[in-house]
Amino acid sequence: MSKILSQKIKVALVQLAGSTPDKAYNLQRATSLVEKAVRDQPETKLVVLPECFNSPYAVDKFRQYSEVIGPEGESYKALSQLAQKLKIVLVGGSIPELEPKTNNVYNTCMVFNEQGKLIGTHRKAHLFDIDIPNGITFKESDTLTAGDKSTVIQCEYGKFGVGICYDMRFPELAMQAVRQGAFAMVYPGAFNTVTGPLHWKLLARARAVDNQVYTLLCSPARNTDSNYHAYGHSMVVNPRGDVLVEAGEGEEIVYAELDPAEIEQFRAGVPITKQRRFDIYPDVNGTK
Ligand SMILES: NC(=O)CC(=O)C(=O)O
Repeated sequence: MSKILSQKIKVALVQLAGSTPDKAYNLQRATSLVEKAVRDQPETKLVVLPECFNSPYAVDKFRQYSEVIGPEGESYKALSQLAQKLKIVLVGGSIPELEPKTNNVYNTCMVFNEQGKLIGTHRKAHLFDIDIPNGITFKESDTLTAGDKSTVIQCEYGKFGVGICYDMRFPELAMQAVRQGAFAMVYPGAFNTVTGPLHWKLLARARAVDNQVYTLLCSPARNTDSNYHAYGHSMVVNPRGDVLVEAGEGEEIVYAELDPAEIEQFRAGVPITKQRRFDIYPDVNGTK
């Protein structure tokens, strides 16, 4: 049986102090921290950046900062070159994407491989439209369009699913990626100081445990000068639900090792992946 993760891999989450109004600064900062991540731990194979790392996380700013995705795009170029130079898989957080045919703006993650090739994109599928009295109101759908597909990326080490932030609240997205053979769910995200303490870790552990995979959540660092205060606490959770590493609130790089044996052993001991009863929950579209 082939392994869903071909070897142990070291991953790095770059909890960046980007997302400022200065896009050039954000890109330059992202570049230097991704370089630092690999310089400090040269065996790192996969690096993750946060949601909206090169623009403010603000509904009225997404269009202004948006880019067409393609080799001419500023962020595309920077991330592609970085992945190629450092020989890493780079999950490029997310950027506001302008789709020129429709003029729609999406919140989109680009993923590059070790050759600098774009190997997949994910458009945030569940937009962050919430209203918590005395807490936080945010309505991405005022200016963003939701993506219309789930995303599984094939890289050198196997497959992983990608969701963006609010997407992690939807177990179905993770579940179907894992049923396609994903070894991890990777979520660039930007929870805030209201919802972060409530649900960030809970959801990271829940998605890991209900699918017996790794979850990787990468947040921006908290910046109290901005209108949106990101929670921070980037983390990696293993298939048993243990938090392997957790950042604080400031700018930080955290690392973890993903081990195929952890997935296999835990799945062998608690074999829920083979025990599902799609016959009694027919509204779930089971493939196994
Ligand atoms: N920012 C998001 O998309 C999601 C979030 O903050 C939350 O779900 O809480």
